[in-house]
Amino acid sequence: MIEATGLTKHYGKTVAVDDLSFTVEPGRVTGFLGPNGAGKSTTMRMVLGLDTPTRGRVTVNGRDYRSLKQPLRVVGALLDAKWVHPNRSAHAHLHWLAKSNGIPLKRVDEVLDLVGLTQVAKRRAGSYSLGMSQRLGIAGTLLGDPDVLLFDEPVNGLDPEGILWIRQFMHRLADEGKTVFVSSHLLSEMAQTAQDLIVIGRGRLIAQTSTAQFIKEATEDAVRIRSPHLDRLRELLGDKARLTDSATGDGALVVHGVEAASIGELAAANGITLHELSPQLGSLEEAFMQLTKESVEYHAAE
Ligand SMILES: Nc1ncnc2c1ncn2[C@@H]1O[C@H](COP(=O)(O)OP(=O)(O)OP(=O)(O)O)[C@@H](O)[C@H]1O
Repeated sequence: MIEATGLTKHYGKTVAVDDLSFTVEPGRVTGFLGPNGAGKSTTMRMVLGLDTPTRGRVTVNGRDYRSLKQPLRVVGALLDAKWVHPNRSAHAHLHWLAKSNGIPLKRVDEVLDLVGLTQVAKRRAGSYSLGMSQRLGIAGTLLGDPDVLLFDEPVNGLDPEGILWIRQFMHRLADEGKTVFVSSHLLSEMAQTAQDLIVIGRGRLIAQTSTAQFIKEATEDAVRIRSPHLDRLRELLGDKARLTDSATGDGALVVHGVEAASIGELAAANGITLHELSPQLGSLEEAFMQLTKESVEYHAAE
């Protein structure tokens, strides 16, 4: 578990983190979201004792990071996957990391296997793709089998396969009971990865909630329908709903104010064939932008 209380960081006149309090629970993937410059990296650095708070406190499993005797056994963190020496192999890198932290060397092969790098473990890390570098970085975080894992923008620049792999891997870690804290400025990605969200803007807490709740509050009920009997459906939905034609001009109907399940039941009860019945999350990104608008450091127009 990670607990921040009144966490604050000033760099000269810049307030990077401003009186931030939150809890990151074990057994879940928690997304740490905010626009560029919101203070995510600064917060993560304070969790890891790499930066000293101006005020407030953050603890990992109830302890200050700097007071941990064997930190790699408590917290694993991936802040920048490219910090590996390019001429070192994955195996040599992990070997060195394990040795300098008093971790049994047999653990190196175990973590290489966990992230699927066994076959290429002897190759120079400098020749790795970004996806492979991320896997190596993750292997490093797992060396001490820590309870708490921190990842700063782990999917940045990855292809869809790499993104999917990271997403599934994080879920696996959370299922094992670990605390998984992942920062991103991509809401749509986090909506698929994280069960809980901590949203910040200009260093301040905007929301701490489950992802499902965030989406529910952020999105208007809208359902896209396509059917060969659209006119009949329009009549049946009548005053219950607000109906608009799809802006994409594909003949779909967009229904506001009635849940997809109710529309499906209504259609079934009246023998109406549906070719599409899809709840729309399109406004999620918009809602996030709205929520964090005030707190975006540099607007595009500036
Ligand atoms: N070492 C530093 N010295 C001075 N200012 C800093 C330092 N580190 C961060 N800042 C400032 O603190 C604010 C928060 O930066 P931070 O990197 O924590 O944000 P972020 O949410 O991680 O952003 P991004 O998504 O762009 O990585 C920014 O205004 C940044 O310019």
